Amino acid sequence: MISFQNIEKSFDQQLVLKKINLEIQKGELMVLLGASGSGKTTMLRMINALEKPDSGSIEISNQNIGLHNILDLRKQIGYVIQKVGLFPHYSVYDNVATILRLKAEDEKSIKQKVHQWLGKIGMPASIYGNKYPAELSGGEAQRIGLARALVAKPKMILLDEPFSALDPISRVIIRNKFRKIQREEKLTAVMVTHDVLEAVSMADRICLLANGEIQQVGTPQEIIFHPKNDWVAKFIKGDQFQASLASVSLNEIQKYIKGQFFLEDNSDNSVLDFLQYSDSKFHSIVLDAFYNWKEDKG
Ligand SMILES: Nc1ncnc2c1ncn2[C@@H]1O[C@H](COP(=O)(O)OP(=O)(O)OP(=O)(O)O)[C@@H](O)[C@H]1O
Repeated sequence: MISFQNIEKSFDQQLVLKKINLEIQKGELMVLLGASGSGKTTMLRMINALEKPDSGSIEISNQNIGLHNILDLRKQIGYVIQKVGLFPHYSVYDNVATILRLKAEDEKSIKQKVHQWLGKIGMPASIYGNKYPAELSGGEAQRIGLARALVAKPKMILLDEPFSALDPISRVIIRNKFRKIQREEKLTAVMVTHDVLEAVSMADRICLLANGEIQQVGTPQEIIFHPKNDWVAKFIKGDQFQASLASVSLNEIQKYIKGQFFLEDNSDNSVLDFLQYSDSKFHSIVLDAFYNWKEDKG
């Protein structure tokens, strides 16, 4: 669906992407993961032609991006960034309707679609439709941003740290909502994050970048259990992962572990011991399972 072929890119003498080759399949959620400055956003922005490679080519649906009409291409691609960019003087309804109106759809079909998508993201039009962005929480605004990107039925969606400014609970709720919709719609999605936990709990596959080079591409399980090199192993186990762990509510993890594992002593302390004496590989499995469990519970 999306193919990076020998992509190189420099900004002012700085080589930011080095011979990048990556295939993103139709309907998969590929996460671009890496530390700050590793080139993730630059790669993402190449997909909707906001950045041009110096050499190499990008193909979308087997056609070189240069041969696509850029405006038509962008109409097929939803783009969600950390700062949602809702129009402040438009109501929630009008924000979500914007792209459909640009496509000159009739108001009856617009109404049906806007209501459908506000419902899907858990913000019914009857309650939220007439509100303005300033009246929404960060998490609600982010969900409206998603609905606005999805209502036009894009073939692909690009997400750049879309959930990172949210509190941990909203983040988990929105991640799960998005993942469910992305699977149902069989949407090809590319998401940038530096949060290992977010990557392992959401991705079909992860592309791990360091200094503009791909270190490994694989499923979360492959990356956790079969790191290709020391750098990958360190990144997965290291500070990045511990920082991600810290963002999850301990209470929620405790509840989950108590429900799933039969600990001899059912106190919070035994849960803490349990986590403390297990290694980070184990944490990730527990947390992965935790998110699935939370998603099943709705
Ligand atoms: N327009 C630009 N002009 C000059 N340098 C740039 C430009 N865009 C990106 N860079 C540089 O390219 C490198 C990679 O940037 P990029 O935004 O792709 O990294 P990233 O992995 O997404 O980082 P972060 O997680 O901090 O957003 C950085 O060193 C950045 O300073």
